[in-house]
Amino acid sequence: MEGTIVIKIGGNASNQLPDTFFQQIKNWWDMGKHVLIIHGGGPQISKWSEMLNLSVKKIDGIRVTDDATLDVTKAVLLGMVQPKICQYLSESGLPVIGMNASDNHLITGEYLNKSEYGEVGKVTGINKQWLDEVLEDQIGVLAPLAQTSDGQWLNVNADMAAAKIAVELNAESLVLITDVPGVLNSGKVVSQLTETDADDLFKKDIIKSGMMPKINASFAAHKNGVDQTFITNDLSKPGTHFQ
Ligand SMILES: Nc1ncnc2c1ncn2[C@@H]1O[C@H](COP(=O)(O)OP(=O)(O)O)[C@@H](O)[C@H]1O
Ligand SMILES: CC(=O)N[C@@H](CCC(=O)OP(=O)(O)O)C(=O)O
Repeated sequence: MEGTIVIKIGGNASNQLPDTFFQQIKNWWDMGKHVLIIHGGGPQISKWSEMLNLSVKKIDGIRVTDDATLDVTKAVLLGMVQPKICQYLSESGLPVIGMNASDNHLITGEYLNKSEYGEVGKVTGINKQWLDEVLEDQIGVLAPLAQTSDGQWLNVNADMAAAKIAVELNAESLVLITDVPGVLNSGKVVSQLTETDADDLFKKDIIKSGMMPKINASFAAHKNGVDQTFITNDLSKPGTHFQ
């Protein structure tokens, strides 16, 4: 849909959203933009997993997810993180709706690599017609989970989910909001990133852990038609843009 902006909020960032975040969403809303927020919750899932004595393991920023961890992931994302973000947006006077994969077959997915990651998936499709309708008059808030065609829930990295959904929605922008001001190299924000530069930073181990899926997701979205793709910790600051 024309004028759609997809914003991904990382789990850490969701606990410390600045006033400028809500101000910018309001500005976009007043301009007639359609806004979909995909939220993470990785630190919260890790915290609750540890409290329940479940092992916490990530490979290149992707959580290895067994059945018990999947239950914790669903409970934390849909029971804690999402309602909090919806509450903040409602308190800012914005119309908001929280959604998940099972709403009208909203997000379908398939396993990423079951033997390596367990119950982890990638998004393969969305119910675009319904989502476009919802976003006509509300700001959507969506958790990064998917369901297979036979109803199995899958945990999806939120950056990868946001990128794929932005492409499927023909979004004009994808913003990844995290806890750092952009991709950092020697303490400075890299303002424009090409794939060649990113490969170099991967090889030098400057881009690692949670930043890896963000970079891959950002290039995937940009190459597939999302014009403006960037990473920042503050919507009023430029961060890192992808070329
Ligand atoms: N080159 C880099 N520049 C900035 N952050 C990086 C870089 N490489 C790794 N990181 C790490 O990536 C983290 C952001 O990823 P993550 O913790 O998964 O955030 P989120 O919860 O927002 O998805 C940063 O806090 C930082 O520790
Ligand atoms: C498969 C996978 O890694 N899923 C992520 C989903 C949440 C997420 O991505 O949260 P952040 O954006 O806060 O990191 C996880 O379990 O942590």
